[in-house]
Amino acid sequence: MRSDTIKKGPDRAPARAMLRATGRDDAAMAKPFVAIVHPWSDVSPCNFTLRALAQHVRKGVEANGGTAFEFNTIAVTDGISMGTPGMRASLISREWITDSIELAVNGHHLDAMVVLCGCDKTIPAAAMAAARLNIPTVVLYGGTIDHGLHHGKPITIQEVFEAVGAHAAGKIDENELHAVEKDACPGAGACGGQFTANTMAMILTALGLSPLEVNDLPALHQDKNQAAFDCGKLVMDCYQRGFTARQALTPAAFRNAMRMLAATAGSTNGVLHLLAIAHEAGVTLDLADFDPISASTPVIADLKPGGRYTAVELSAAGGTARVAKVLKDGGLLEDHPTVENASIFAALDATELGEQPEPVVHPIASPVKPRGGFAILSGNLAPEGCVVKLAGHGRMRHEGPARVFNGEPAAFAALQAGKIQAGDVVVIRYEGPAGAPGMPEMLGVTAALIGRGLGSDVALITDGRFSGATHGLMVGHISPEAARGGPLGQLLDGDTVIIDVENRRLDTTADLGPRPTTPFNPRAQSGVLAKYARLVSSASRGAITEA
Ligand SMILES: CC(C)(O)[C@@H](O)C(=O)O
Repeated sequence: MRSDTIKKGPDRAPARAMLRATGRDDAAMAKPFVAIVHPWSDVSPCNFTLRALAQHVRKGVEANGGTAFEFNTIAVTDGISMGTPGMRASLISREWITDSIELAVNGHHLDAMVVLCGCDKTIPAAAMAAARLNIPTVVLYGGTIDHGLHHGKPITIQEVFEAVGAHAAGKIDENELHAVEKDACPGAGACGGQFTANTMAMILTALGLSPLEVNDLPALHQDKNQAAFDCGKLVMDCYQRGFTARQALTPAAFRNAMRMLAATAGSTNGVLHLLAIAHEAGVTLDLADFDPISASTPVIADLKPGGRYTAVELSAAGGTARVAKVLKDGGLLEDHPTVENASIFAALDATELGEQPEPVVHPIASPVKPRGGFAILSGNLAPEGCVVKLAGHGRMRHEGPARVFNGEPAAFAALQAGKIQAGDVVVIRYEGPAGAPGMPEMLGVTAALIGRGLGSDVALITDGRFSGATHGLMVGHISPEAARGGPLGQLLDGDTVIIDVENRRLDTTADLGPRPTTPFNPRAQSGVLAKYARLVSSASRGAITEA
């Protein structure tokens, strides 16, 4: 056992003395030590249930021969930080959560772990830690929030962000904005569309780090506690089999995860996070690898932000298993081992799915959209590539004058003041991993564009990133970023920008060659943001941090 390093032999008496003080006796110390890690926080509805859920995992571990040790890590809640300087902390937290898990698990030589996760960055961090530590690991997602009901219609946090734009444009009054705010989030759970958390939870299952079906259970579902117990049991089974995280994290698993991302028109953050997880797992994955997969995968799930349904309806319709089965039957999925089964195909075959109450998942033959929910572009504005979101619209080309903003707040203020016109290309730069720093999501701006009614006429390009709730013709992750000398820094107001999805190009007709870059002063001089700005890589590499 790894944990023998801290607990076996005469020299380890001091460590054992300390463990006894926490209630572990000789019998407990003879068993494998299993970490139960969770980012519980009552700032965040996404993580609100995790501490209680962890107790069920603990029971599952202890009933199956393990000694459980619980510790917590942090979370930054995007939906709360959005549009403020606090949003810079979000992506950064992914690295720090991963590192904190590594430090606590390795610091105590623990043998296996169950990681619970909820809000966006806690999910890739769980997978990154699993890949980095390569010990037997099961990851359990706390689950989606239920949708709210507003005037009898299901709504999510997406509609609140869009209502802000509608309110600024005078389309709704303050009372209506307040009513949307009150109706949108009825209880605990992570944001309810195929936004980042639900996208990443599905990716965990596709990667084989979570068993089928558990992540789809909404946060307040009656079966969630049993699922948590079962995950505790499962990690002991993985431990007995010697099944470690990297045995699940094969190249085929990553290809499946990219398919599921494309097939559900999920969050473009999935691209960033898969690159980072692959890096930790030692699997070669490049930004360019995503494009052919998305191009050859139809969107088969009719989910918000582009579609009609939320994760609650998807769960009732069979969830990830149904999406995976349709892809498998269409020859678009590959077999690989998972935490629960030597073959994900066998696990899918063993899963009974009834009729869908609502037509959330379509057959391959009549998809929601013939191609996947994103594409990878490059061009003279993005020599190292970028990601365009294709959820919920059919726009494949836009040509228009640049409206350049050195940061998100200036763009948001111009939009709310009615200064963005149909046809414009909103350019938001110096919001990349190093520039912002922390590559914030731009949901405030993208949702306000939709709410204002400009969603079909304006395009947006940025070296920042998008929320899972963003839809419309939005291009993010532009690499290299402006703060690291990327050509976005040379654009001027009025330059023509061309987004050409068919040809996978993002260009300007302006002659950038002789032009200087607009001067940029690093925003963070000290603390964690400054440290991160020095260490972080390009978005085209998943914004991983390197020593
Ligand atoms: C919806 C939020 C808050 O923007 C985020 O959770 C995401 O999906 O990226």
